[in-house]
Amino acid sequence: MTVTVPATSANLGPGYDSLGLALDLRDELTGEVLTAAGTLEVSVEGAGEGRVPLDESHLVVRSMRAAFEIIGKQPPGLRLHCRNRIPHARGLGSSSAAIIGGLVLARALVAGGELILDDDTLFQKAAEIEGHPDNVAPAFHGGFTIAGEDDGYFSVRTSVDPRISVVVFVPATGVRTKTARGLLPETVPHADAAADAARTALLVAALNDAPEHLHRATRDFLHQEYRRPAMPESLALVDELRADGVAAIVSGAGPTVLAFSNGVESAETTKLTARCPAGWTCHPLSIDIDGVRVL
Ligand SMILES: Nc1ncnc2c1ncn2[C@@H]1O[C@H](COP(=O)(O)OP(=O)(O)OP(=O)(O)O)[C@@H](O)[C@H]1O
Ligand SMILES: N[C@@H](CCO)C(=O)O
Repeated sequence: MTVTVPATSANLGPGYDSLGLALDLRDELTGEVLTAAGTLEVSVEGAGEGRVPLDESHLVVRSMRAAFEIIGKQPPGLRLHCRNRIPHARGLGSSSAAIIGGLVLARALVAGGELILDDDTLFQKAAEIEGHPDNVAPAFHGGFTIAGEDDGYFSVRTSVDPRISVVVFVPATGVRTKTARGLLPETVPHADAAADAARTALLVAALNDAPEHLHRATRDFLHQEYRRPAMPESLALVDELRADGVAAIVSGAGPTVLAFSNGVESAETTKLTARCPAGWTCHPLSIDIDGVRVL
């Protein structure tokens, strides 16, 4: 079985640990059940090649094992091949893609697997493995999602204006999400929380059907500034783009910078890509509306 799963951008500025957007850049995972008991063959091409482990600790394998455990059937042996296009530790949801991809792949490999591991159970397990739901929600559903934690995790997919696309500026080196989360304070001033709530609410409207509000709506008060020491060049690019009226943010936990645009082939997108800093890579991307797909 083969599944493909999209990159995602979380937070989108003020929507810390809640808002997420699926992007048209996909990892492809192919899994096969082997009859030889105890066999595990993992191969990786593209992002993470030569760096991620090729044993039971590989994130896709761990996620597949979690799914098999819920379903109650571990296969005798397993072969996994990953074709990775989502860069790792850049704020583009590589870990969520690995988790959602692994859970869905395992479910597809077991006849009737979706009867036991239904969509909600799968989403809960994915958010539990990741630790927060904002990337796994769009990786699973596609499009623009609002997620959070209550009695378990919840997620709602809402519409995204078809005029909207993005440009991502990806630095050569990454920052681990764990490191970026470690820079956040325990508490924030009430005034910042209130300002952030207003922008988050506006951002939902802006992404739904009012992109003219995106610049104001993407101003964050909860995390980007605290993370500046770990990614000064990214914050400098955000500042520079915003000063020129571009709705730019740090993607997820960074250090990728995401700028909203109006179509992958538009003049605005061409102008934005010309601003890619030396040594970084830049991708104009459409919004993915499919989420994870079993081929
Ligand atoms: N496809 C994959 N296969 C195996 N391991 C992966 C894969 N994707 C991510 N990982 C593991 O997760 C780590 C990156 O996760 P991390 O949460 O730090 O960043 P991210 O998911 O790319 O960014 P963000 O969560 O900010 O969007 C990698 O260094 C690797 O250990
Ligand atoms: N909301 C998360 C996204 C990265 O996984 C963060 O900013 O830490």
